[in-house]
Amino acid sequence: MSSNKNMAYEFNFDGLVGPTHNYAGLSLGNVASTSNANLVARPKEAAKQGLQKMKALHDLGLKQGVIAPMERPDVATLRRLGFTGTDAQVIIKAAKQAPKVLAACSSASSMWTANACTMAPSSDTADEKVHFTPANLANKFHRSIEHETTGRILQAMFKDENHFVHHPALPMGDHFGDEGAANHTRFVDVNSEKGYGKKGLHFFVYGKYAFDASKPAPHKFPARQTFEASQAVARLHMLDSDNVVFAQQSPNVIDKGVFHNDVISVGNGNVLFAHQKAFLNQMQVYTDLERAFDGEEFHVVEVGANDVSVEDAVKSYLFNSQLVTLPDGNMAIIAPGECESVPAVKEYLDWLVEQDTPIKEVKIFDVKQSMQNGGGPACLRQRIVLNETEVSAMNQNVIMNDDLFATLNAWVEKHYRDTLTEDDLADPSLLNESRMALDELTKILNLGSVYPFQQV
Ligand SMILES: NCCC[C@H](NC(=O)CCC(=O)O)C(=O)O
Repeated sequence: MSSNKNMAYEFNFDGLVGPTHNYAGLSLGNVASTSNANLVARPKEAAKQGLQKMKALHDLGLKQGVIAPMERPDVATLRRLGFTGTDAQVIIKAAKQAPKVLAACSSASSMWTANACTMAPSSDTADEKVHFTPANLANKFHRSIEHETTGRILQAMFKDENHFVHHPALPMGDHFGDEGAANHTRFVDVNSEKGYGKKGLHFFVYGKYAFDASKPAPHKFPARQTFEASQAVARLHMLDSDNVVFAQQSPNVIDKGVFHNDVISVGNGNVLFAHQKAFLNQMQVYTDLERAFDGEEFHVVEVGANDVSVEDAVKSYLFNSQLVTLPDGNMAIIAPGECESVPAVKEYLDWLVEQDTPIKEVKIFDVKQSMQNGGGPACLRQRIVLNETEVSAMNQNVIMNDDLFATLNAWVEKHYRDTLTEDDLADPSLLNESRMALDELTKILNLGSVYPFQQV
């Protein structure tokens, strides 16, 4: 039944930062989030920093797309929590009675689209369709309210049922805590004829076992992803078990602030770039990957703890870089500006590009507004592999190009505030501003009515 499978590409779909971007200290275990609580946020600057990164990757010749943000404050959730009256009254009451709950319902956290879902390309699935499972993000209340709208947005982007399968998020609760692609990497021999369209190897990393208390787990901070959740996603996506490797993150590094695997390792093509302390049974993980990888050579570029400490990795977000294959076949690291200000990391990167590895270049981006909430370049993107037929079948308005970049910049300029504090969240006009912006955005991106306020 396989149609003539054509060339496939890896897209980076970045989250557009929403108009309510703020610092509310909502994520225990995420050091930047808790230590920058109450900082004055700059939503307009945040959204523009994100757009600059998208445009730059597009200019490098990479495929780039954009994912729309959520409607925030989330009035529907506030109503479920007992706040009543008009939408404005709901916000005013919540601000007075439960300001922290209002802040949680106002977070622009959907910008980190690495956590939006896990996807599997049609080359890897038994039914030869592209599969998506939105992440339930069960561990953090402010993120657990994202998945329904995320699912609607993904369906509005990838509608054609002949090619795209959309699963609901896994059941809520700690046992099936799922954080999406922040804990999932697909390796593939990009030098093969089919490029990203060759059958790939799915690497699922979890923080703990939910149904086996005898297994090691972190003590101080939560493990957000469970083994059972990763297994469920692999099942839903109909992956061949020969093409799947599961690995447990080191509980010690979770306790040092590594709340997702993409804070301590990143992979692309035939390369795993990882810190020496990333995994439990690290050597076994390398052996499993090397054995399961279908291709000429699998490279592990390991960063020693003596060169870069776990603390410096968390501070700089070295591993939250994007590792991309440029059109000339070389790989580049798309790193956050903070990598330049942590001396050990800067020194390491200067040294790395001189070595005989596939990684030849480092490109630095300023995403500081997102970084201050614990989101680096890799958190801001969801990787989606599509062949040419699937690219033609998807919503074309979400693909980045010079026109869309200009349109979205003007849209941000028109609708976003320069600054936002937690106190500003009590202002009901923020909701109206946000809805007006999103209503316009759904037209720009041709999404239809994906937001609750558009469905009444
Ligand atoms: N992949 C990066 C995710 C960062 C995100 N931060 C936040 O939600 C912080 C929001 C705040 O504290 O205002 C998180 O921890 O899930």
